[in-house]
Amino acid sequence: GDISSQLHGGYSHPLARTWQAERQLTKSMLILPLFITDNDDEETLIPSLPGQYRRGINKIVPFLEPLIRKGLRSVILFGVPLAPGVKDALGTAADDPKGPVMSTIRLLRQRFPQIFIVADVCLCEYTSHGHCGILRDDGGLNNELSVDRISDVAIAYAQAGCHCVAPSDMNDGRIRAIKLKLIEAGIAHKTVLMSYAAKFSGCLYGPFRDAAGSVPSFGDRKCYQLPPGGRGLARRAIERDIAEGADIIMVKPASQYLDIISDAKDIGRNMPVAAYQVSGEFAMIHAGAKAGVFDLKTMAFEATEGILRAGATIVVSYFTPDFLDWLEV
Ligand SMILES: NCC[C@H](CC(=O)O)[C@@H](CN)CCC(=O)O
Ligand SMILES: [Zn+2]
Repeated sequence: GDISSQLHGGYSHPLARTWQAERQLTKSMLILPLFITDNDDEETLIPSLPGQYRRGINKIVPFLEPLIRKGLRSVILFGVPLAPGVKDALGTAADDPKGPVMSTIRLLRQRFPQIFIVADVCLCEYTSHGHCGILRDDGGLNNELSVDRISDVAIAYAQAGCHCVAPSDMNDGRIRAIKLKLIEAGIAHKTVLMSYAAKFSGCLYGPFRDAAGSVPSFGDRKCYQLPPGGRGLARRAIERDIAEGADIIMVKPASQYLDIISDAKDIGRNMPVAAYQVSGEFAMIHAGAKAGVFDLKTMAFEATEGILRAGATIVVSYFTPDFLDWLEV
């Protein structure tokens, strides 16, 4: 055919194929989720999340030390209070200074000063009803009370020393409230505000909810997480959160929402876009590999390559410990 039809030459060598990718996965792009419980010496495997554990604070340092030597740069903390009677309607335990998240923030700052600490901010792990906020009498979220409480929790985590707060609640206006309170507290200049801006309701969070004990006691999250078909709604939520002061936009889940990641990069072209490869995505890849559908490592890379191709340069992934072994840099 004529010369313009010839593409094969351009990717005829492994390096030339690597060059076709705009972004390469590196260790510094990865954030490892950690589940921290209030039983200090616990280290319990989470059956639905292969290779992932719920750990007490005394098990965190020995677990992280080798990963940091391999190049781990960042963790995102999820508190899992198991002590009886801790959970209440307001999620009071969320910002308990002696609670698992704030204790771990202080420990990591002291023990591993080079690690970038992200604190997930939500109430679902601390509320008796398991929803991501404070409820109205009719069972829906009271947006005003939820935003006020969640922004208070974010400030408490930032003042405990986390480098980044990441509200995963999906209440309207929480980004603006957190930014204003960070400014009032005089710590806005040293706290990254990462918004779970486009977070969709769906079936991919099951293993996480097992791990975190954060299953809603009634109903679901369909009135505050986005409907899976809502591409325009996601664009509006991303635009809103950027306007309210988000420094990083996150899309979640990832592989089933690559168009949303692409939209986020299009709208937030001047800022980093993160994607959360959620528990269901991780468990699905493991299940597929176990069923012999594909090789685990190959699929982990292919899934993550798609997330990067769509525009993400930060990936929250349970594969992080594996990638630290699989990647050179
Ligand atoms: N704050 C909500 C937590 C939410 C799951 C849920 O909707 O219950 C995610 C954590 N930010 C789940 C993450 C995952 O499934 O890996
Ligand atoms: Zn929540």
